[in-house]
Amino acid sequence: MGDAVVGIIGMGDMGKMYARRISDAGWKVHACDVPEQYETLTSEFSNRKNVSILENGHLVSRSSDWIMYSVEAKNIDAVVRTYGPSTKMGAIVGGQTSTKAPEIAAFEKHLPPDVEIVSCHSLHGPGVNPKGQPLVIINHRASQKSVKLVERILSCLESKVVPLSAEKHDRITADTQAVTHAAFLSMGTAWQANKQFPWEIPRYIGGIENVKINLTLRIYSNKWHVYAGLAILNPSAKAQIRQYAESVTELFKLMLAGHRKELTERVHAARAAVFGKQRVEGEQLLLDDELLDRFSLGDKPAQRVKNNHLSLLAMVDCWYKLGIVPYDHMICSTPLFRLWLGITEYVYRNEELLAECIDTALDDNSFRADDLEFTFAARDWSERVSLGNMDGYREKFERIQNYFKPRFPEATKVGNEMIKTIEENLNSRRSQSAAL
Ligand SMILES: NC(=O)C1=CN([C@@H]2O[C@H](COP(=O)(O)OP(=O)(O)OC[C@H]3O[C@@H](n4cnc5c(N)ncnc54)[C@H](OP(=O)(O)O)[C@@H]3O)[C@@H](O)[C@H]2O)C=CC1
Ligand SMILES: O=C(O)C(=O)Cc1ccc(O)cc1
Repeated sequence: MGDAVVGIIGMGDMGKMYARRISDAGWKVHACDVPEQYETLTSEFSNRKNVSILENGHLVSRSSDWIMYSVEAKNIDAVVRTYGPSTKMGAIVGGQTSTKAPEIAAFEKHLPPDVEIVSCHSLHGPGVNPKGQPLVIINHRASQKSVKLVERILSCLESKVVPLSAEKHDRITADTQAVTHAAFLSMGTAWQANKQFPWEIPRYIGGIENVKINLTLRIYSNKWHVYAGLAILNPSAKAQIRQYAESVTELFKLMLAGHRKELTERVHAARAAVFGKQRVEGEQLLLDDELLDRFSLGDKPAQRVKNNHLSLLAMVDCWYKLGIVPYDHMICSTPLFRLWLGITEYVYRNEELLAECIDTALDDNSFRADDLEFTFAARDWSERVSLGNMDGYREKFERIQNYFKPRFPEATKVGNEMIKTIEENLNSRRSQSAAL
């Protein structure tokens, strides 16, 4: 391919995905993880002649032309402090962490001034095909020639390149990823607190409930540091997560007090702000019933069971209060965010379904215990994030992770299938409307 050598420091799930794809495209890759992983990685990559596993980041840094740090965001400062000064003269450095503020700060602090900085962020997990997914590329301190080189290296992913500044990246991902994760983390917490496995309860099976269950399990099957980093280290994320918790609490109070008029007006005001202007006659929804019903972890009940969808009402309320129009962020969104937006849209663009949510919220007491736990959960996640409490985040995340663990293999399979099918559906919808 090219003469440039690509360095990867951190061979976890994302680092390995990059190493495989970049080396398959013909580039030479020099990679390392922590020294204890040297033997295992060497044997894992022994059949790839383009990949050389080295013992540490000094050896990678001194021999590579674009070095990508793919380590935990919470470790980025320490890792760049250690290996940054060994960077080859005139090389380019970047990172794959999900939050750019600490990454860029570490680069500015520890890299020699002759080193250029071009960072990136693939907006999807390691198990998703990168083709067509957004790939943010950040030219922080580099010549056009160097940016082109990074783009050429990453073109093998066939992703959609989105050039952004680090600040803009962090603002968008706070609006999209961080607050979406807060909702799913809270759902899992509430189910665990009520000792439920939602796929075993008829009212939680079918339609949009499938999306909630599959995505919650998907998040809990991943590593805690990915979500903690996104929420705690992103300077813009705390306010969004706090607003989500406030929206949950305020809506729940209106439900408990039976304030029909106030609740209805608030839900409708949020709908007008978030979905109102986008409505075009005959416009199709992102998701439909048949598609949603296909991906279930349990048996579908004969009749759909009503739900007040507090988690969705609070999401739209939160966007409304913060002046966020989620469609503006589609260009820089993850599959999870698109599915989450898809199910909120599904409820809010169906007059009858939204009215049913409001009625259920006010008249049906059978959800009170779930909603109470959900409200506690949203507030507690927000509190841990606001306090910057990494250990507290980890402890809670891993406790709930253990509770759901036995179902991860099946949930991952169903979740991957769901994301693939729904994404294909969205893509063909997009190309149809582009052709009109
Ligand atoms: N997983 C995802 O869905 C996505 C993650 N990201 C971001 O990508 C980055 C990597 O994530 P992911 O691959 O999932 O996480 P992993 O935990 O799988 O990978 C991180 C790797 O970096 C290693 N590491 C830590 N310190 C050093 C060091 N000093 N030298 C060499 N290697 C080191 C870790 O080793 P050890 O475990 O021993 O600490 C670990 O193997 C994160 O910043 C994450 O936010 C971005 C997009 C998607
Ligand atoms: O889609 C999501 O939000 C995920 O959970 C996967 C993920 C996690 C971290 C990232 O930086 C990008 C994607």
